[in-house]
Amino acid sequence: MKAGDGSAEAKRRAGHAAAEAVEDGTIVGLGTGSTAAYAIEAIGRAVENGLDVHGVATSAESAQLARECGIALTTLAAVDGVDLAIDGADQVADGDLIKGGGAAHTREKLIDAAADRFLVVVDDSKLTETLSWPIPVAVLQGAESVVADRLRDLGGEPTLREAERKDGPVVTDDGHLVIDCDFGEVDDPEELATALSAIPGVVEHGLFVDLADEIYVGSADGVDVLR
Ligand SMILES: O=C(CO)[C@H](O)[C@H](O)COP(=O)(O)O
Repeated sequence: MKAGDGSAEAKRRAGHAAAEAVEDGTIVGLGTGSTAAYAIEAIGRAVENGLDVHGVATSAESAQLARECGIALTTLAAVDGVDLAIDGADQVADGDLIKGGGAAHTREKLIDAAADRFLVVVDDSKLTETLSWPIPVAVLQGAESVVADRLRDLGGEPTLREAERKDGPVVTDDGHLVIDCDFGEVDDPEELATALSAIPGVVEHGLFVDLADEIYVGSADGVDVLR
């Protein structure tokens, strides 16, 4: 499940601009998705030119790309903290995000929230007035039907995410299932985030409320940084 239809050039601009914020000797959270991939590739080129960083990957996909780009990897458990994280988003409204189009939002939230500075990289198709994209909810295997009932109680329309090129549901890097839950327009993201987190069986949801420090928005004209 993927949001938006932004141009590759807009994504590239946002990713490359954010990568310039990476400083020597730092620990960098490496996001997941096509826009974050541009940032990872740019960091990799800087590493080739002598930049010394260690990456903490938010997914198997970003770990693989980081290795291909020559970025040394570490883990959250092995470091004192993360200096900077760069990650994509599926929708952005008033600084809040919906993430999880790549089913990586559990580790993404862990690492992005742990970072001293969290930079979001998106193309301008992701910006909206009010969050309304179906919210990805990672659930324990076996909990999907009871969690779906609780999501309906909250006014949502849950759909278990089906895999492509595999029979059955999507299974995340950490072995969880993903329910995409349509709540229509989310007027109070903080209230909904709290309610989702309180459901037994929910591992993590894709509402990222008040976590982003800067949002790099790529477009046909260049990059705007929203703070
Ligand atoms: O949250 C994510 C993965 O779980 C991605 O960051 C999000 O889906 C955006 O991806 P893309 O940059 O390819 O549009």
